[in-house]
Amino acid sequence: MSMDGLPPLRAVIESHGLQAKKALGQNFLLDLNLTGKIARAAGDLTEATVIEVGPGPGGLTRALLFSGARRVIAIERDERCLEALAEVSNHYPGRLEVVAGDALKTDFAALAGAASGGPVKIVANLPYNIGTELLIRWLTVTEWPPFYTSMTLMFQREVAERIVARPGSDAYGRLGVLAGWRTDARIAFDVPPQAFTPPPKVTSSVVHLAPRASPLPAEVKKLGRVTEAAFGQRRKMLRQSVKSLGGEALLTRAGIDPTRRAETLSVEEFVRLTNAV
Ligand SMILES: C[S@@+](CC[C@H](N)C(=O)[O-])C[C@H]1O[C@@H](n2cnc3c(N)ncnc32)[C@H](O)[C@@H]1O
Repeated sequence: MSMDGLPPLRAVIESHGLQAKKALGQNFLLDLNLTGKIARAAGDLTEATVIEVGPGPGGLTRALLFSGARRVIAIERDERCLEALAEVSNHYPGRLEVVAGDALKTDFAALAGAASGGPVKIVANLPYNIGTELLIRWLTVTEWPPFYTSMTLMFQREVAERIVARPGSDAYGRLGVLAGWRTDARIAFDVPPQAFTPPPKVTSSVVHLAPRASPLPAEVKKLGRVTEAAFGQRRKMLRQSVKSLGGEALLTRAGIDPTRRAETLSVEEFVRLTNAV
């Protein structure tokens, strides 16, 4: 038995035949000390409903529940994992709801809305193939403050660096502008490849994002268009890269030197540019 009274994860994986599938981005965490550390990075969970994407055999799910999460709603696409997750659910009666389905087709705001009271926190060891897309969806929700009070997410280190990137760095791009605009994002800690089964090729990082109470006002779709154009040609001067949106005249209206490049603009300047479109 593990410290939570459930069988060790290796035994769970063996008894349910859960060999990892690459196509589903399956790199499992089997060490409850590490999954406990991720749960702690999400802060106090005792009043919280946690939304977890991709529980797999349930390593992180178990840590969240063991850490005292009031409730966990976990969305898993791989039906092979459902039996193992049902065992976790039985061990913590009334606290784990497993949704069998595709996170990309899930209405997270509706899920959160159905959760009765308390903060909603998103915590996940995300499948790498859909991690960035999910994060962008969560960062660009129309309603602000959003349905969640924090996000604690595992990414490849290179993606984590893009999320927390500041102007002037090579990693700074659309993701850094969106994350910096709406959240306070930081890398909590790195996780080496050998912590996963099977090990991925690269180091991973856990990123913690806390929504800003009042981000600078901007229309999210427009900001998306501006950053797409600006970083689409990141080596070019802005007067060239944002030509289709108004070029030099637009930049002058926003008070931004048209000879600058996208990677030098602060989030505040991107917002100004957006509002001038
Ligand atoms: C990196 S593994 C993490 C597993 C587990 N949480 C852990 O930490 O050991 C990603 C998980 O996401 C699941 N997954 C992949 N694509 C998904 C999707 N579109 N919707 C929901 N779950 C998905 C995979 O089946 C897998 O269980």
